[in-house]
Amino acid sequence: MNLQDLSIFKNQCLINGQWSSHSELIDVRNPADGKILTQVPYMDGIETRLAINAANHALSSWKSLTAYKRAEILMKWHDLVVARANDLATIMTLEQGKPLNEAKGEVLYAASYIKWFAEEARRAYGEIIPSEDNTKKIHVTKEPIGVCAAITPWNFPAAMITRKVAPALAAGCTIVVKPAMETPLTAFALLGLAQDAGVPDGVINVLTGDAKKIGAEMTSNPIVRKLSFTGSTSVGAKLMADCAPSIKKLSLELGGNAPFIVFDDANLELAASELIKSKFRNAGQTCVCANRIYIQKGVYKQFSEVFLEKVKQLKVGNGLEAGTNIGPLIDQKAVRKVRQHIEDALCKGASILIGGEPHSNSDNWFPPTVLLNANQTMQCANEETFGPLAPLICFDTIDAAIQMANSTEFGLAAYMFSENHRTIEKVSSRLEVGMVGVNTGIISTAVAPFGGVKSSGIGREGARAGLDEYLEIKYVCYGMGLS
Ligand SMILES: NC(=O)c1ccc[n+]([C@@H]2O[C@H](COP(=O)([O-])OP(=O)(O)OC[C@H]3O[C@@H](n4cnc5c(N)ncnc54)[C@H](O)[C@@H]3O)[C@@H](O)[C@H]2O)c1
Ligand SMILES: O=C[C@H](O)CS(=O)(=O)O
Repeated sequence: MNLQDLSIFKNQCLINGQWSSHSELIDVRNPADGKILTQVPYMDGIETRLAINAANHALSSWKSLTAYKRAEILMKWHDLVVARANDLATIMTLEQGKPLNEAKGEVLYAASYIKWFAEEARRAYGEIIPSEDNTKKIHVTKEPIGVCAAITPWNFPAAMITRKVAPALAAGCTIVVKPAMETPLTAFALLGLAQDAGVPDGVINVLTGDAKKIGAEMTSNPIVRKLSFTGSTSVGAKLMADCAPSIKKLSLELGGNAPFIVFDDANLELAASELIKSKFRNAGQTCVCANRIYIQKGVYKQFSEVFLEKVKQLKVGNGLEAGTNIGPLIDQKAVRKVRQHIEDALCKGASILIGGEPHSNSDNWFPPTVLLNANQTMQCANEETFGPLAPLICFDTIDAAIQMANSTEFGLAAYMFSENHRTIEKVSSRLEVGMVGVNTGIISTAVAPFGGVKSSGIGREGARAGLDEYLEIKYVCYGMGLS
């Protein structure tokens, strides 16, 4: 592995400050060539319980630090992540496949969550409320919820971790993290830097292994008071049910299926450029990427032509190679899903404008593909494709566009392009989603509340809201004796 400092590379789990292996190991492969990068521990419920106990043991002293001290340690972590961004990006591209410039961007995005919550740590304000009875004083404070658990996906292996760990630590909580088996090395490297920054033993624990057994311990152990999950809706629903008996606080960042709506009065050059960014970031393996593209009939042909010229410029290749825009998908299962959505669409009347055929039948690349004459009956309009597929669907009226956009179970992100402020106001207010991009295809930032509605999840990450996810409100009523 071509790293500037090999010490950042770790392939062991972190429990109570100790990096440890296991009798069972599992391969970590490079999706670009299938080669084994290393092996990591395949742990289960037993080690998960040890990690939860370590987090519980570390809780009292961590939450007793002042918010300023916690913030100071978080900022040291932030500075180390930024200083090692190139090595972290290399590790991420090797295990996840995204182009190096995207990986570097994600590392800096991940670091921005650490900085944001280092600052927010000092603003966990309570309040004193005027009492209706002068024998009472009403004080409200915010306290850390306690031991937390986090389960994260492979598509953004750095940002999805700091979006949970940073607010948890800022609030005074401790945490046990289970990253995806496809991308554990980014997690180990990132959280190893937290240890270097002075995060005490047991405050952060990270383990890899049997997802079901690790998840079963996290959801059933009463010491865990909060679960934060990012991943598919189906897994999120199961974890939610498994947390019910112990009444845990939940954050669920789940699946998406973003509509991308281009109206007749849109700036077509802008809309096409923003669609390239939204659709093909991480080869389309992004929860907020444009999944279905609705174009008003007056500009359908013209927009398709403008968009096609931009798609032709995209370079498919190894993420480590300069100039690569689209790396490999994570695995063959992902490739099969894209092919399935294309075949289904062709059977239902769509045609291929560009792409359509996988790079080969053995590797994980898939070329950027655009479909003409797509419609609402197709799988690609109702399911998350999670690949470089852009189905172009024609619509007539504003109301028709809103109805189609709201027609799926998902409600994470949506995008609309119009130069008419009445259209913008009407459509953005009626879209059933947690986040709307108006005349932009990139909306993700640590300062804004990230999250969705319906089957896309519960709660928000980032912004002020992100800290509240790790805090509990305590109301203290002071009796002042007889009036
Ligand atoms: N809303 C968001 O912010 C957001 C961000 C990124 C990804 N996602 C979603 O995640 C999905 C893609 O990621 P994925 O394929 O890794 O999702 P996934 O649900 O298959 O896996 C996510 C995590 O859950 C773990 N997991 C799987 N089954 C489990 C179980 N039974 N018990 C405990 N843990 C279990 C996995 O090991 C992984 O760590 C997409 O649907 C995407 O939209 C959402
Ligand atoms: O997959 C969706 C993640 O949330 C990535 S990002 O926050 O949109 O960059």
